[in-house]
Amino acid sequence: MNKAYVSQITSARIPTAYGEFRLCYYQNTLDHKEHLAFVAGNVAGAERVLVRIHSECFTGDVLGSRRCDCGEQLDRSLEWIARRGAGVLVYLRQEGRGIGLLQKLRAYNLQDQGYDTVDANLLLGHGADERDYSLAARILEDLGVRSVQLLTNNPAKISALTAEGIQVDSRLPLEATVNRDNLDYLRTKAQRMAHLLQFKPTQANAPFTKHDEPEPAN
Ligand SMILES: Nc1nc2c(ncn2[C@@H]2O[C@H](COP(=O)(O)OP(=O)(O)OP(=O)(O)O)[C@@H](O)[C@H]2O)c(=O)[nH]1
Ligand SMILES: [Zn+2]
Repeated sequence: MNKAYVSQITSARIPTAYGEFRLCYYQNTLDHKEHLAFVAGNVAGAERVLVRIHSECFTGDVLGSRRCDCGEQLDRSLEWIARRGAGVLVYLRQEGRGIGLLQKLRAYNLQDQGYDTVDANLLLGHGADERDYSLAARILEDLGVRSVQLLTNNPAKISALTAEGIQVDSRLPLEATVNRDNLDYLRTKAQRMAHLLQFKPTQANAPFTKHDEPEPAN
């Protein structure tokens, strides 16, 4: 496959509840989607940059759905990056692990009939996870990031980025609240998608466990 290219078209200052970021808008040669980087501080030429590669989840990120952990992971990542004073959240428009919102909603209906998140995708004729991380790698390169501390529970994300030439120095876990609505989803991610989740099913109704903020890079 030909290597994809990205170019930053513009960026703008975005003050948030956590601190100030710049939203960088990218175009690319692979698809027509608006992939974004939300950047705090100076990351050009930096090593061990705190990075979150976040896949779009309209239901979790915007609507606060409790079916998944995305919204909380997004908030926590921004909080930690702002507190560190530098870092990047790459926002990839790969809704529904790449199958799009329409198919994700259909997958949710299948899950309400008893199928898990993997089988629901397969029944709809999709792969379990159709995401691609090449554009995330190109965006990190464009920003001049030299190596990353990656906020994720997903080992496939680490291997994909590494295969794309990004040096991943360490992984920082990003576990969210376990509740009645996301328990089966999180269990499936741990059991069928090899996500590194520490939760115990008996914690189903336990309040959010606050995880330690990552140590500064230096
Ligand atoms: N197809 C499908 N996509 C889902 C479902 N629940 C969440 N998603 C999508 O999954 C993506 C997030 O992926 P996750 O597997 O939750 O997490 P991850 O990004 O692989 O791993 P982390 O870095 O640990 O968050 C987003 O694009 C969501 O829209 C679901 O039940 N079915
Ligand atoms: Zn989600």
